[in-house]
Amino acid sequence: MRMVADVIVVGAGVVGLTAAVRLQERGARVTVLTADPPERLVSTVAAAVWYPTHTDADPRVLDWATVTYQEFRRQAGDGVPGVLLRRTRMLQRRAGDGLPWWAAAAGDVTVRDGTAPYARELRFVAPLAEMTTYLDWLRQRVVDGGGQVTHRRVDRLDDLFAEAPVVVNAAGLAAGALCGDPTVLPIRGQIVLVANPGLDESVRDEEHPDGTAYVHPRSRDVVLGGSYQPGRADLDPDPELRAGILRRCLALVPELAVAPVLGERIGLRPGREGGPRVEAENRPGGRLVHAYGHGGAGMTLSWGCADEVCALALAGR
Ligand SMILES: Cc1cc2nc3c(=O)[nH]c(=O)nc-3n(C[C@H](O)[C@H](O)[C@H](O)COP(=O)(O)OP(=O)(O)OC[C@H]3O[C@@H](n4cnc5c(N)ncnc54)[C@H](O)[C@@H]3O)c2cc1C
Repeated sequence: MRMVADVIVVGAGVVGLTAAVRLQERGARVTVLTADPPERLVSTVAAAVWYPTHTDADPRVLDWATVTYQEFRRQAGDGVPGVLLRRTRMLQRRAGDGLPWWAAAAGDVTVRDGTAPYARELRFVAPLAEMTTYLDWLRQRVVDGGGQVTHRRVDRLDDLFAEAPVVVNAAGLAAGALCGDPTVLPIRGQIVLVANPGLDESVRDEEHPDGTAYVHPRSRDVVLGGSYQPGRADLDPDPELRAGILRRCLALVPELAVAPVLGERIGLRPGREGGPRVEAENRPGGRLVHAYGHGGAGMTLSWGCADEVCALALAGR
């Protein structure tokens, strides 16, 4: 069969599409395959606020987070659809020594004294992506760059070497089964959407004893969260979780009391023991580049990982 692409990217979530865009910028002919329509992806469910949730203080993660932070700030300045910047107050119950490891990636982070029960608060600007709009924009970029985004389920990654010499495994939660990695696991998340009563500042309490609490105003609604449930894979709304999210978020931002509830969303984060896997593997038919296991930080690490995927995929070209 004639090779019609230089690279096939399996996955049209935020990880696959950002990689596809970077590959095209380097001159590669790219085809993206997706088993699911956009509305079914966890990338669409995501609150999609820059913050390296549940990631380790690993230099690679810091590097990916830094590159992504800078890219989203640039895109916000350029008016890319769906990209917003939010002043953020991160409330901390314990006054640590100095700034957390990820602060080096987040531009200007300042510390203020907190009011009980908070010991202090960190203030910084966080990019946020309204993912329905943003994923549309990414898909369009791939198409405008001469690529294709095709609805097709892949059973075996190695079969794709008949169509392209390089394959990127960006299949999210399904990536582990596709390449035999048993350490991939679902991490269930539930969020509540309410009308925006005029808020423009994000507030988060990652150390709340009843579960994380975050309030992220978008252009038309506000995302309230959250839940982080490793190993739980059902997509049924959990009324107890929803009540807890509303209770914690209203305590954080009392103005939300008048905001009508618009709905809720549930998604399965693609978790992985040891964190994201971004590495290349030489297979008998070609080069396989893995890019999966981003857990609760796929948006936060996306552009940094995309650069690395691109370098691995095109090495030696
Ligand atoms: C409630 C919630 C809130 C979140 N908030 C944030 C946040 O604030 N910040 C942040 O950074 N992250 C957040 N996340 C995490 C984020 O959603 C994920 O890390 C990210 O979306 C993972 O992207 P992905 O591209 O790897 O996976 P996905 O979006 O799942 O995309 C996987 C792609 O692979 C395709 N695929 C799978 N199997 C096959 C196959 N066999 N053949 C072909 N295609 C296949 C799918 O169809 C899809 O196109 C949140 C998640 C949840 C659930």
